[in-house]
Amino acid sequence: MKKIAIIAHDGRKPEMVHFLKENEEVLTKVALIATGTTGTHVAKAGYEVEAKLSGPMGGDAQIAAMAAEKQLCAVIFFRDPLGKHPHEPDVQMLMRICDLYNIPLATNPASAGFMLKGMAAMGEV
Ligand SMILES: O=C(CO)COP(=O)(O)O
Repeated sequence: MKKIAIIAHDGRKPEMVHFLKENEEVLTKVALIATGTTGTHVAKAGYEVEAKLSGPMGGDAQIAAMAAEKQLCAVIFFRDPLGKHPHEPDVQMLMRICDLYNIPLATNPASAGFMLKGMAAMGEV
């Protein structure tokens, strides 16, 4: 089963939960990986999810490691552009790793929606 990572900063978690509901058809066909608190929300929304550490505690770094090892087919990361984050270097590192290995990365619901539709249309998920 293909693996997709999903992460949301606190200010974007409600949008992330809404996104999960809107994209159930595709997202139930993949294995979801999430950072800690995001994972709790994903599970509450009814999905099976492998939760890593919370973002500030190294969860973004764990997901970046999976991306570097080519274990992920996409990363959905709803970042809060208005928030300050103590682990900003980890956030930058995750996005850099996605660029380095050409892993699809969507940082807002609009682009994530297009990304999933594109992947489904191409038979990727
Ligand atoms: O901080 C995050 C991403 O940088 C998200 O972490 P949580 O899912 O643990 O809130």
